[in-house]
Amino acid sequence: MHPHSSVLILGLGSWGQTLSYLFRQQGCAVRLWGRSQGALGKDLLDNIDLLVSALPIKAVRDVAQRVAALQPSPDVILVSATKGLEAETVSTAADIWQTYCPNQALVVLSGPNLAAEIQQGLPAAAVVGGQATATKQVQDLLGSATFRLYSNEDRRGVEMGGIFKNVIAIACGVNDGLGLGVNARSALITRGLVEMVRVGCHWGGEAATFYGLSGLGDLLATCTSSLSRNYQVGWHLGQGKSLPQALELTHGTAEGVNTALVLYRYAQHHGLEIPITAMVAAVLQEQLTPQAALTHLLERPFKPETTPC
Ligand SMILES: NC(=O)C1=CN([C@@H]2O[C@H](COP(=O)(O)OP(=O)(O)OC[C@H]3O[C@@H](n4cnc5c(N)ncnc54)[C@H](OP(=O)(O)O)[C@@H]3O)[C@@H](O)[C@H]2O)C=CC1
Ligand SMILES: O=C(CO)COP(=O)(O)O
Repeated sequence: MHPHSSVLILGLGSWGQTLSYLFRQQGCAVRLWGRSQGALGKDLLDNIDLLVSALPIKAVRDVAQRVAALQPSPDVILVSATKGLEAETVSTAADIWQTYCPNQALVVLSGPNLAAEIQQGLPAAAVVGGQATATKQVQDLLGSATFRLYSNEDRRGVEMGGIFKNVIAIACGVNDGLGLGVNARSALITRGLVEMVRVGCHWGGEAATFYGLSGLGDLLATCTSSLSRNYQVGWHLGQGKSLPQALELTHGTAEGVNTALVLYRYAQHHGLEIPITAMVAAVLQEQLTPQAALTHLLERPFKPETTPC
């Protein structure tokens, strides 16, 4: 228990609420801020140990600027739990926080963490990515027998795993919405992991990280569970819905929708082959039907099974 530790959580969505539940279980004093509460006041930052961002990527830059203006103590550790890419700048959430709050120790939290299961008290594991002293402090504060936390110094890889898996979750949702079965879905997960490693290493992550909780672990959770919003979007597309209809039917943030387009453009620019992501991007832009995209993937030339990096 940590009765003297204080945590400020930014974002009142399903992940912010769930992290609040986990920190409170650990005995931390938790303050929550969401945009519905108005301006972020300086008093919210007083005497906190951790500042946890559970915002969707589209909100991070604006909030990070506001936090920076309030000049948090350099002792406060920043924890970014966002799994998305900013479309305009191709930045991750950690990139953005680093820009505005360069004096804070910064870690990312990622892994197979479907909020609804955690809120039921079911066990889960995750990884804290960042420099060793800060990750250890977060492990000690948030880790428990039901929320097992690993550390990993490869912050970039941990963050990229959580970002990339959302795109493959959409592909698997499409697969299941079309009724194509478990074999095809397993192939998408496995080949999706290859794409993640290829792009993630190019982005500065380490290959081994993608075989851990934030890469393979989160792929397995979100590519196989209808609790995942990204999977749900894909499933509705596979069922013949348009993207606006699929988004309307899905409650909450599905970061993979923008991420797929950003990653596709990034890979094209750098000459990286990511065919599943390319097909997800084509379906999201209504350039191909889900069925045509699947057919396109299956008709690619045969090739050796290689592992990048
Ligand atoms: N849910 C999950 O299982 C997990 C989610 N994540 C990641 O956490 C992040 C947040 O996801 P999640 O909580 O599920 O999302 P939700 O859709 O549940 O909630 C999003 C929250 O962000 C707020 N918000 C939206 N735009 C802004 C803005 N411009 N400024 C301030 N706040 C804003 C919304 O406020 P309002 O209510 O006013 O619209 C809402 O409270 C995502 O990157 C997601 O990938 C990571 C792990 C697990
Ligand atoms: O990241 C998540 C679980 O680890 C949540 O997935 P969705 O955003 O697809 O719901």
